[in-house]
Amino acid sequence: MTGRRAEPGAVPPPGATPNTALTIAGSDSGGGAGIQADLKTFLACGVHGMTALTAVTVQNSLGVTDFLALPPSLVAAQIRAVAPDLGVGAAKTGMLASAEIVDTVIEACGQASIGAGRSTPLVVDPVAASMHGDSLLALDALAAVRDRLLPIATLATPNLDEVRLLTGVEVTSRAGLRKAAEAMHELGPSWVLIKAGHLAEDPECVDLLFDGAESHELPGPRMRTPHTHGGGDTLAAAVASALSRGCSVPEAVRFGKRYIMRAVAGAYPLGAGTGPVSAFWRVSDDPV
Ligand SMILES: Nc1ncnc2c1ncn2[C@@H]1O[C@H](COP(=O)(O)OP(=O)(O)OP(=O)(O)O)[C@@H](O)[C@H]1O
Ligand SMILES: Cc1ncc(COP(=O)(O)O)c(N)n1
Repeated sequence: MTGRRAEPGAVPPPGATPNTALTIAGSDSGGGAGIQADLKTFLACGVHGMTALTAVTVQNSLGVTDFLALPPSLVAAQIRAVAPDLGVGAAKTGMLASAEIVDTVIEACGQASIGAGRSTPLVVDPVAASMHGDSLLALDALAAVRDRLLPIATLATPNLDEVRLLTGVEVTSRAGLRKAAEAMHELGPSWVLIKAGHLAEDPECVDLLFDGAESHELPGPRMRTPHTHGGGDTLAAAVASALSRGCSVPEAVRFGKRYIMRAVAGAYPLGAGTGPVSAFWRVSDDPV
């Protein structure tokens, strides 16, 4: 980890080397999710973002119509290129596409000392499908994520669909979040953040952080917007940004929750379908 700043989110002074974060994820041609969301979030959080691209998706506000997974060796090479040279303060995974990519990423993370109990914390967002239901992960890759990737995660950030796919636990109300967190924690991550965005009937959006013993609620209002594309990526990237600056997991998750609430509050319509959460709220309106 490179240095520590008390205020996660502060812009680094001109010329100062910022903290760094790496996203290992797919590209969203529509710019709302995937590495595009992650890079916007890293910038907005004052962190230098780096990417290991796993797949190219053909995607817009209506969904994903196609994708091409990159060769696993190329994914690993990207991680190996940036880790020793630029330094990785924190890493996050998103769309990993195939079991081969999952296993190669695990190996490359080990070599780069990325993962729970190692020098660089790892946030695993176990992305299985887009918000429109399009698959972003091969069926056999789900087992690789569950059995081999989650055990090296510092923090796992599943949504409720991913909880069901990975553990079989069905959550239909806020009361079920703790059981989901316990089932997810049994899969091996040090911390679990269960995202409650899909509990549409709940007037609030209360995510749950769990370390295997204690759970902490992350409260927030549920905003009346359909435009939440990229919300999960944005939250995980904001958490990774705070981790890269030396925050503890609870501090980083609280920062991430504050960040995503502002991003959802500013979400905007774009295209005929679902618009993205916003990174603009962090952009200065000083004229160039
Ligand atoms: N309408 C909303 N109002 C406020 N916060 C929301 C809303 N929808 C989602 N969130 C928050 O956004 C974050 C992402 O939650 P969600 O459960 O939607 O994850 P996700 O399904 O992985 O996201 P996505 O698929 O949209 O990228 C969580 O912190 C959640 O509480
Ligand atoms: C490349 C990529 N990564 C992740 C998502 C998930 O985001 P969402 O659930 O908002 O569709 C996505 N659609 N595309």
